[in-house]
Amino acid sequence: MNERPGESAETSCASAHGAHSHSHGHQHTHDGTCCGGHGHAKRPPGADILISARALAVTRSGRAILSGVDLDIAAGEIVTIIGPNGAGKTTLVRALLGLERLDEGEVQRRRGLTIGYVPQRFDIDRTLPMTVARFLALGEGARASRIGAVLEEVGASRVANQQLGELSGGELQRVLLARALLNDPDLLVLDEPVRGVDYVGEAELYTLIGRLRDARGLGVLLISHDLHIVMANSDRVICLNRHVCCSGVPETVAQHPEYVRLFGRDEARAFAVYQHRHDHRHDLAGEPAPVGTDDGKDSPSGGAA
Ligand SMILES: Nc1ncnc2c1ncn2[C@@H]1O[C@H](COP(=O)(O)OP(=O)(O)OP(=O)(O)O)[C@@H](O)[C@H]1O
Repeated sequence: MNERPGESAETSCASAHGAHSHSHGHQHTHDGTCCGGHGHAKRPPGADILISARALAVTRSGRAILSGVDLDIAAGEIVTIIGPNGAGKTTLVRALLGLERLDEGEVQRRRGLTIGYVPQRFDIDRTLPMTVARFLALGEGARASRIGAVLEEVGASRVANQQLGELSGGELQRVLLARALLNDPDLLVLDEPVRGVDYVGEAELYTLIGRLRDARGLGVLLISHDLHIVMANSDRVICLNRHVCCSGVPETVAQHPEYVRLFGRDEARAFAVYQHRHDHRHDLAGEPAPVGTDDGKDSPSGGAA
């Protein structure tokens, strides 16, 4: 379990933002890190692995949605999966949770593992009269005293008696997080937890996730479709575009040209970015293709992350 084949990375890296390539002048080590002075990702021997995937493949309607995906998440670490829309992030998480049929590969969970899952979409009927406390009481393990405690833990005590349909995006996310914590999970899985949350709310939410990890020793798996502030809050990042393109420790580089192009200079200043080296690119359909065989749009010196 100490080997992480998909993350061993000689390494095939691809941008989370699609068809471009670059070189960042450092090598990837065998433990899946990007080296060159920006940190380490190697876990101590005997790390408490919560969940492992090996060679996962999911095919739907004759199309490979995931192939050859390997992944481990240990207790106490925050792992973020990034990738463009349609990269298979949600499918991978659902596969890890046992909600998606595998065409190949296997998922191993630590014995007795409890997972708290906050799905990407949680459509509530805003006209449905239901308070937050009542909503949380519908869950397993939801004694009234626990409901108060988890709401406190996520900083949402004051909305306990508010109608679910009246909550802001950020408040709803905290309530969903509280619901996921009710069962005392070992692993917290959050699919795009900041969707619909503004920048300040987003930063607060990630700070909160970090605090929960510290206090509870949780493993956390996050999904993001961009290289946002989440990067600065992750121990390890996995770039997914139907396969694991690259993984390692996030590097804090606020002014990467491609990042600035994508998110604007002001935002880029505040955010961290992860750089890596490609030996392939992705075509417009997201399929991997060797660098240098296209129409020249994807030059290896592109400087994108
Ligand atoms: N049951 C299915 N049948 C056919 N195609 C599917 C099925 N489920 C997912 N897909 C396709 O698989 C691809 C990956 O979907 P997925 O939702 O996992 O991507 P994602 O990385 O989470 O995307 P986003 O960032 O947009 O949420 C998409 O192109 C989607 O249309």
